Amino acid sequence: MSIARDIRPRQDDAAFLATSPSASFNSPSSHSSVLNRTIPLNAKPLKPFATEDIKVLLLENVNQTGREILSQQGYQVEFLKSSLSEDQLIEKIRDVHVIGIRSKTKLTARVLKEAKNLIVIGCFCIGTNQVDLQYAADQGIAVFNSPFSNSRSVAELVIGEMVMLARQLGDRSNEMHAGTWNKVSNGCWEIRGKTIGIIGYGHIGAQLSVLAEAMGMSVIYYDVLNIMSLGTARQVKTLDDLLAEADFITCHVPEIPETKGMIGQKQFEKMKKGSYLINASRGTVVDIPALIDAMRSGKVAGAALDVYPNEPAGNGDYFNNDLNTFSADLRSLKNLIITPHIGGSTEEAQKAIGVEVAQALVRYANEGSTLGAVNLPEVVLRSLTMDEPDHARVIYIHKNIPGVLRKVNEIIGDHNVDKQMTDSRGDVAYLMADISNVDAATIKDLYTRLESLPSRIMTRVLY
Ligand SMILES: NC(=O)c1ccc[n+]([C@@H]2O[C@H](COP(=O)([O-])OP(=O)(O)OC[C@H]3O[C@@H](n4cnc5c(N)ncnc54)[C@H](O)[C@@H]3O)[C@@H](O)[C@H]2O)c1
Ligand SMILES: O=C(O)CC[C@@H](O)C(=O)O
Repeated sequence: MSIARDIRPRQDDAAFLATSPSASFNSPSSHSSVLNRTIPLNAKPLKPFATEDIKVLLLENVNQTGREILSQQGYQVEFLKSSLSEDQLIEKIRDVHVIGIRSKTKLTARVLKEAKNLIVIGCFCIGTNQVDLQYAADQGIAVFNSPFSNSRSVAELVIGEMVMLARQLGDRSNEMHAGTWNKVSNGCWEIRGKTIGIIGYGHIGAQLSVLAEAMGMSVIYYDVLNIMSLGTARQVKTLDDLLAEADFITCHVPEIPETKGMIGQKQFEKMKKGSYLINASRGTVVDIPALIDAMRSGKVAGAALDVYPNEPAGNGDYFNNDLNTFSADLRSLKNLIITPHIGGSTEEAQKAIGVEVAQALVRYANEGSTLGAVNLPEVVLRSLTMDEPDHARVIYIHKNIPGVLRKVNEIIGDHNVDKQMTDSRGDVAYLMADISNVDAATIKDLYTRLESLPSRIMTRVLY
C-alpha cells in the first residue's frame, strides 16, 4: 500500500478532506449506470487520510440506515434528534467535516463561515433551500440531497388529504373524540369527477397526477417548464387558468424567490368558491393569513397544510403564536388539516433517503465523486484498482478563472497523470486527477504547491 498514509494531515487540516460540490440531480438511471460503470470488483478503497479522524454531525433524527453507513466507515458520528439554533450550530460545526441535516437546520453563510473543516453537507431530504448553496460552493463545500426518495410518500399523503377534506373527516373525527355524534352529508363530496390542479409538475406533482387520475379525477397542472403530461393530464398556460378551473389545488414547487407567497389574497380571489387548498411544499409558498381569510369567508372549503414559515426545532415543541403569529387563528378553523411536516415521513422514504445520502457522503469523502451534488459540477473518475498501489487522487477545487488549468498541470504534469477530469459550474470548478508512482513526499509537495495557487478554494489528496 501507499506510504502516503504516513503523512496524515492534522485533524484540523480540512484541505486534505477536500470537498466537492456538484451539480443538479440525475435521473435514477443515469446515476446508477455511471456508478456501475466506474466501480470494478477490485476497486481500491480510497480514503481521505485516517477515516477515524472524520467527524460527522447528524441532526434532526437522520434515519438509522444513514447513521450505520457512516459509522461503518469508521467515522466519528455524533447524532442528535433535533435541530440546533444558529448559535449552537456555530459552536458545533467548527470541527466537523461532514454534516447531515433535514429541512429544519439552516446552514446560512454565517454558520458556514465558521465551518472551517467542513467538506460536505448531506440534506437527508429533497429540499435544499435551508442551505446557502452558493456560499457553500464558493467555499468548496459540496451539498447532496435525495431528489426523489420521498416523492411517493408526499403524493400518497395528498391523495388521502383530498378525500379527508372532501368528506370533512378531520372535523367528524374531532367531534367523535369530543363525544359528539354529528352525521352530515352537506358539503361532503366524492373526489371522483373533480379536477385537481397541481402547481409544480416535478417528481411529486407527476406521481400525484397518476394517482389522482386513477381515483377518477381530471388532472391539470401549471409549471414554469413545458413538461410532458402523464395519462390524460393537461398542462395549463398560467397559474390563473389553474386557479379558475381546479376544485383541489395543491402546491409542489421548491422554495425559491419566485414561489414566495405565490398563493396569496389575489390567487384566493381567482379560485372557485368551495375549492380546497393543499400545501406540502414549503411554508413560504402560501400566504397563511390570506388563507385564513379565504376560509373564514367560505371561498375555500377546506385546506391541508404540512409546512409553515417557521417550524419548531424538534418533537414536543409548541406550535403557537410565538412561532408564527397566525397559529391560534389557524388552529381555530374548521375543515383544516395541519400536520407537522410529515409529507416525506414514512419508513420507506426515510430508510431510502438514509442510504442514498449517506452513500453520497461516503463517495464524496473517500473518492471525491461529486455525482449528484446540487451546487458543484459533477465530476467522477473510474475507480483506482488494487493493481495500482502507488496512486493518489488529487482534487483541486478552484475559482473558475482563465489560466488555472495551465498552472495546475505545471504542478501535476511532472508526474504520470493516469486520468483527469475537470468541470465548472458558475464561478467554481472541480478538477480530479489520478497520479501514479507517488510517495509521501511527492504527495505533500503536490498538495503544498496546489494550495499556494491564488485560484485555490480547496485541495484534497486521497490515497
Ligand atoms: N412536505 C414534505 O415533507 C416534502 C417532501 C418532499 C418535498 N417537499 C417539497 O416539495 C417540493 C417539490 O418537490 P419535487 O420533488 O416535486 O420537486 P421537483 O424539483 O421535482 O419539482 C418542482 C417543480 O416545480 C416547478 N416550478 C419551479 N418554480 C415554479 C414556479 N414558479 N411555478 C410553477 N412551477 C414551478 C419546477 O419546474 C419543477 O417541475 C420540494 O422542493 C420540497 O420543498 C416537501
Ligand atoms: O424530512 C424533512 O425534514 C423534510 C422533508 C421534505 O420537506 C423534503 O424536502 O424532503
